[in-house]
This record gives sequence, C-alpha cells and structure tokens, in this order.
Amino acid sequence: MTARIIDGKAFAEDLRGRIAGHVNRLKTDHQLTPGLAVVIVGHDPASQVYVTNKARQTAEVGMHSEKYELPETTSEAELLGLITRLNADPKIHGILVQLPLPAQIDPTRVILAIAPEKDVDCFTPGSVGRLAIGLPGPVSCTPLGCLMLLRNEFESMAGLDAVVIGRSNLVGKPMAQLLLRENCTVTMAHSRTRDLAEVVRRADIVVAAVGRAKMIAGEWIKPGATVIDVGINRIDAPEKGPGKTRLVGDVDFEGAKAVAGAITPVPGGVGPMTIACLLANTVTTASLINGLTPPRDLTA
Ligand SMILES: NC(=O)C1=CN([C@@H]2O[C@H](COP(=O)(O)OP(=O)(O)OC[C@H]3O[C@@H](n4cnc5c(N)ncnc54)[C@H](OP(=O)(O)O)[C@@H]3O)[C@@H](O)[C@H]2O)C=CC1
Ligand SMILES: Nc1nc(=O)c2c([nH]1)NC[C@@H]1CN(c3ccc(C(=O)N[C@@H](CCC(=O)O)C(=O)O)cc3)C=[N+]21
Ligand SMILES: [Mg+2]
Repeated sequence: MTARIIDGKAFAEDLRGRIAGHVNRLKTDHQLTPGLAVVIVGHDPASQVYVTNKARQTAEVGMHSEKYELPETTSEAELLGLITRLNADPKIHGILVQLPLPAQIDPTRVILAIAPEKDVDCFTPGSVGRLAIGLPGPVSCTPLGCLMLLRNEFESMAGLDAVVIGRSNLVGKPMAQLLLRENCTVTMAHSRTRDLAEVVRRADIVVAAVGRAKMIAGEWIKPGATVIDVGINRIDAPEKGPGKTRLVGDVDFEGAKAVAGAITPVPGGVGPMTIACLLANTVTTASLINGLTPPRDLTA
C-alpha cells in the first residue's frame, strides 16, 4: 500500500480564498480591515519559517499586518511594553507572539499580558477554557488546521483511536481536545510515555508534534492509518549541496508512506494550514471585537 498524500498546501490556498472573501466583506460592509501583529524574539528556526511565509499570505488576503522582529537579548519588560501597545492599538485585532521565547523571558507572563480578545493563538486562559467547554472563539491555529484536514478525510471520526504525540499548550493539548470533540478515543503520548511504538501501533489517527526529525518510524504505523505530521525540523541536506538544509517532519515520511492510508508531507502539509488558520482567527477576533458574528466556515 502507498499512502495518499494530503495536500495541505492546496487546502490552505482554498481556505485563504474564502478568508479573502470575508475580509472583503468586512472592508466594504463595515469599513473594518482585520489587522495582525506578529512578534518574534530571537531566531528559533521553525519560527523563522513561519514568519517568512506568513507576511506574504496576510497581504494576499487583504489584511493589515505588522511584524516585530526583536533581538535575542530583548528583556521581558521590553516585550511586555510592546504587547501593551498592541493591546491598545485599534488597527490590531490579533497578536501572535512566537514561541519559544529566549530563556530570560517568562512565556506565562507574556501570554497573560495579551488582551484575550486579540488572542489569535488561543493561548490565554479564557480562550483555552472556551475551547475545552465548546464555546465559540478562536481555536489554536495548528490543531484547527489539522482538524480541517482530518474532517476532509473522514465522514466521521467517532470511535477511532487517535494518538497525539506531544503535549504542548500550543499543539498537543488543544489537538487532543478537538479530537475528543470528534468522539475519537484519544491517547496523549509524551517524553515519559513508556512504549511509544506500541501506543502508535494501535492508532487509526496519528498526530505527531514532537520536534524531532523522523522519530516516528514507519514500522510503528498501523496499516491504513491517517498520519498528520506537525513537526518542522531543519536538517542538513548535503545532497542539495554543501551547507544546504531542508525541512522534515517528526515522521519518517518514506517509511510511513508505505503503510499509512493517508499522510501529510513536510513541507506542504500542516504548515500552510497553520498560517491560513491564523488568518481565519484574525477574521474571527476582528469580527468579535466589533460586535459582529464571525463567519462559521472559518472555525471548528
Ligand atoms: N507545522 C506547524 O504549523 C507547526 C509546527 N510546529 C512544530 O511542531 C513540533 C512540536 O512543537 P511544540 O508542540 O511547540 O513543541 P514542544 O517542544 O513545546 O513540545 C514537544 C512535545 O514533544 C514531547 N516529546 C519530546 N521528546 C519526545 C519523545 N522522545 N517521545 C515522545 N514525546 C516526546 C514533549 O514531551 P514532554 O512534555 O514530556 O517534554 C512535548 O510534550 C516542533 O517541530 C515545532 O516546530 C509547531 C507549531 C506549528
Ligand atoms: N505562538 C506561536 N504560534 C505558532 O503557531 C508557532 C509558534 N509560536 N512558533 C513556531 C511554530 C512553527 N510554526 C510554523 C507554522 C507554519 C510553517 C510553514 O509555513 N511551513 C511550511 C514551510 C514551507 C517552506 O518554507 O519550505 C510548510 O510546512 O509547508 C512552519 C512553522 C508555527 N509556530
Ligand atoms: Mg517548543
């Protein structure tokens, strides 16, 4: 068997088309241009990839966007100052602070400083709570993107065994919430999981969000399973020339492709969906801030 490749890039393009339509309507009917501020401190490689791809696509859907690239040595007070300014800025409806942050900055303090109504990453306690109890609002971008791809694969996910590898607040935890809402039987695996191979072997749906290149072996995958690879890892690619690198996921793609039913590639899978969902969340928050009902086709 060879897995069908899930084309996240094409799906995201389609989603961006719909987002552009909503942005246009907000502009013409309500004189409202959704605005997104992206803040990156230092130079985490996965964050760099994110920022580069985001800027272009934000402009493409007709949104206002601002990018703040701060040096690795930025203090917590400086970052909190910027967030306070963005919280008060009426042009900005979404604030994204890229994680990880340098060691001198406490990410919890930073997250709590973000105005909840501008929390497009779904990081603040109120947003996390709403997601957990099923109230409307922004949903974590990457899990939302994965969910959209999965819904496109399955008539229903009810009763399926889903394994999420990784338990970060950014990806793993909200992903598990969304799969639970789809009535999957959800297992969360992490660095202390005893026999990861065994856990993965029983899964009909595998979502890998670890941050370790190719760590999920093809032999672990149950034949016919659907594999969603969130990992973004930059590795050396001497075959492309001296000093060259390339992106790979957390799953051994070639190995898994031989057994899985469907699989997302890296690049071209979850990454583009994350960006499209970030834009969708900004439409959602811009709408809510202005007392408008957010478009239903952009959320979970
Ligand atoms: N494609 C996209 O759009 C996005 C991609 N990413 C990428 O996804 C990956 C994960 O991101 P993020 O969730 O922020 O990462 P974190 O580093 O915050 O979390 C990693 C998780 O993986 C677990 N883990 C680490 N080692 C192992 C192991 N050997 N076996 C099982 N579990 C392990 C950790 O367990 P423990 O909790 O026990 O430490 C932790 O829960 C990264 O590559 C990141 O770049 C992230 C966001 C969006
Ligand atoms: N607060 C916060 N929220 C995040 O959502 C967040 C973050 N911090 N920190 C960093 C990670 C990483 N991340 C990516 C998103 C898209 C691509 C992406 O566009 N990937 C393309 C890459 C294409 C290429 O350049 O080759 C793809 O996979 O096809 C990558 C990585 C979001 N993250
Ligand atoms: Mg991390």
